[in-house]
Amino acid sequence: MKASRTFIRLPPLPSIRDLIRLYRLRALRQLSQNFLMDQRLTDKIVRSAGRIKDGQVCEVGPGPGGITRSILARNPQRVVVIEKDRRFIPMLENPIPQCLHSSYDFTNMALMKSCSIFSIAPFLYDNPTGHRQQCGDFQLLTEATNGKMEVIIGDVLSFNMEKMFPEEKKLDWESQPPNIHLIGNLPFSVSTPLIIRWLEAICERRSAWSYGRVPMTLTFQKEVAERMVAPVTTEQRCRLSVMCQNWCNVQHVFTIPGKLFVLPPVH
Ligand SMILES: C[S@@+](CC[C@H](N)C(=O)[O-])C[C@H]1O[C@@H](n2cnc3c(N)ncnc32)[C@H](O)[C@@H]1O
Repeated sequence: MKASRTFIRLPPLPSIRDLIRLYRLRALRQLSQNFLMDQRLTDKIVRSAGRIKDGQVCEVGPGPGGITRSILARNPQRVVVIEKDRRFIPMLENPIPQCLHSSYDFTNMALMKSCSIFSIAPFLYDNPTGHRQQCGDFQLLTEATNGKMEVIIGDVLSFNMEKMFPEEKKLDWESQPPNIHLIGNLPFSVSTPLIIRWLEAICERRSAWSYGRVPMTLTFQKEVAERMVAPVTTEQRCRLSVMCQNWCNVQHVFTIPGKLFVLPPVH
């Protein structure tokens, strides 16, 4: 039997920067949108999630799809992306637009503060409690990349991943983590409430964690990141540090310089 390759070459695609320009996309400040355009960085983020080849990946907030491309290049079995903003659908489904417009001016780009990328893996031992949450509303829109990728338009904060992955991927909590990964560069206003909801789901072994100890690779604002890993007796130690460290092995993997976030101007 022929071994499957770890990396695949995606068909030639326009750069994320060109796509944003071609689709005339403006970042929405109310969704705190900013984009990572540097493929070396998106590759590094995905690499820090560990081995995803042949695995199931859920990316939250794909936006124009920079991280998504890096995920797909590592040859996972399936990628599901959850995006709140419908404007990204054509870019995610069909990265080659029908008609090309190139009138957008990128000279006035604003920069974000630096942030940190985190690897968070649920602990082996915990204290699950009972109740389950309702499924979030979602609409499965289409398949792309030969059925490997699915785009779901919805709000990740109310999304239940209980049925998202194949049953056969489920592993006992006490065994190795399943080959299922949650990856995302979400707005900071969303990532903190989301991690609190996900910690609750981890504690109750529901949603994605009904499949076992599913790891997360997420970005957080640097100050939040420092609190998440803060050891006892340090100044940053707070309720968030205790919650994260109680349920998960939290690692600060690296810091993304603010200049690598691109926020095109809003008109
Ligand atoms: C910071 S941007 C990152 C985009 C892209 N992943 C990147 O790194 O270039 C965050 C993305 O998350 C989406 N988003 C914001 N809130 C969301 C939510 N509650 N549920 C799902 N997606 C959300 C935004 O529309 C945006 O596309």
